[in-house]
Amino acid sequence: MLSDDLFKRASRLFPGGVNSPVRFYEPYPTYFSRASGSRIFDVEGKEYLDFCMGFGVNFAGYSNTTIAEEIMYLLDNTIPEGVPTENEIELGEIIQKAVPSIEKMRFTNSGTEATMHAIRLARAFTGRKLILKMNAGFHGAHDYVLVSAGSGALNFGTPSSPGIPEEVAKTVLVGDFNNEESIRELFKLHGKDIAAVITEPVLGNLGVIGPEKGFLKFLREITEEYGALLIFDEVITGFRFRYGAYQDIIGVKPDLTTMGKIIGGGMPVGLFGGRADIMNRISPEGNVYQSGTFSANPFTVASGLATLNFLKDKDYEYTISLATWVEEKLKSFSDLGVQVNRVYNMFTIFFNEERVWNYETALKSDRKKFMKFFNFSKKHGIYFSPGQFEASFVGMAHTPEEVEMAVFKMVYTLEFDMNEDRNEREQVSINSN
Ligand SMILES: Cc1ncc(COP(=O)(O)O)c(C=O)c1O
Ligand SMILES: NCC(=O)CCC(=O)O
Repeated sequence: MLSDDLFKRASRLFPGGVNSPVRFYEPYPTYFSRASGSRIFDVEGKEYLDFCMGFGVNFAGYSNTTIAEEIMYLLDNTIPEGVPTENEIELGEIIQKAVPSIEKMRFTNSGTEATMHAIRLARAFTGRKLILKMNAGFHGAHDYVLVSAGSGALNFGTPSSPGIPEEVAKTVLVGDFNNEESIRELFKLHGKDIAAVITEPVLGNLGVIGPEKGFLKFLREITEEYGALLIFDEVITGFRFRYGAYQDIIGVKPDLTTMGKIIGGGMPVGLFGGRADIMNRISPEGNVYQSGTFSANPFTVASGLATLNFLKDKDYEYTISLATWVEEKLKSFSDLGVQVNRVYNMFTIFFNEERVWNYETALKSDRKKFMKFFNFSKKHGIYFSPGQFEASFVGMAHTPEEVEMAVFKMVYTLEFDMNEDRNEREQVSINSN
């Protein structure tokens, strides 16, 4: 079975042959059939070291037998959907303990749902309409947040999607991450109508961009000053850098937090939670409606519990040191023409001459070059998230040996595969000798 054949079949079913745009790249995406540890296997049996890891889902590694056994154990008396269970309480308690700002929570089926409900709740709680998000911040694919969005929305040239009523789009203000002035201006103009600021505390969907010193604290202060809520979207960062949230590393406490990805251990998941007085507005305790047939379904809950139990006493430093090594090694070659942005164990290789620290500098990156790098790396058996504006991840299953080999191949790709002029020059000099 070949990927181009599958692409033809898939294209008759799915727009672009895929079920999410970020999975598509020219001329057609490679189709996969299996995964184990840090590796994924395509339909032709070729093996790749994976730095995409399901866009950050599979932090504990694929086909982890300890986790699989616990899932089976937890599912032994499979409980039907649509009823409350003890396991969901246990998973909630683990998260509540690890993230103190989450006093109360609700599970959802995706990060998209989580941010949608958190935003509705913030509007209801404050009685205000406007939301302030960051340019190229990505919070899923619903109407409130597909305005100047990042990830595939930016990559495919539709950061603000058609189909969203103008009336809705107008309720979304867009500021710039790491630019206090842009946020202050918006508050000066609209402060009393802003229900919430929503941001990823570390941007992952414009590529990885960490907060400049003081920026998140500034967001906390200005939201408090104007009586708006602060929502941290930790769908990517939750349980990734430590057993808990990024907010407790930087010491900035949001009112609401959203999570997803890792906490479902590979099953569809999302969560929104935060201050009890705000969460108590959710139905049936309050009057803000939110529901879901599959919310906290037994499979997700079992998978999430097994994963968080597995990660409980794991050494997060291990993953961080491997990612640091990737960064330092690539930086030691000064003429590779790339910027390596790393925050703990996630990173992006930007094809950019300048330091990438905000929207403007990120947009100067050469997306075509990135895809060239992606394709060469794939040939060498390394799989990155397919897009300049995505994050790559080091997880618990990556080994020092395979990361070392991968870095060697990355340097080779950047030095030789990418550099056709140099290849030609060398070819000429070899031929003339
Ligand atoms: C920061 C962030 N928020 C929300 C989402 C949406 O999550 P999901 O794809 O599970 O709907 C994503 C990922 O797509 C994300 O990266
Ligand atoms: N950063 C964007 C995503 O994580 C989306 C994943 C997907 O839709 O497959």
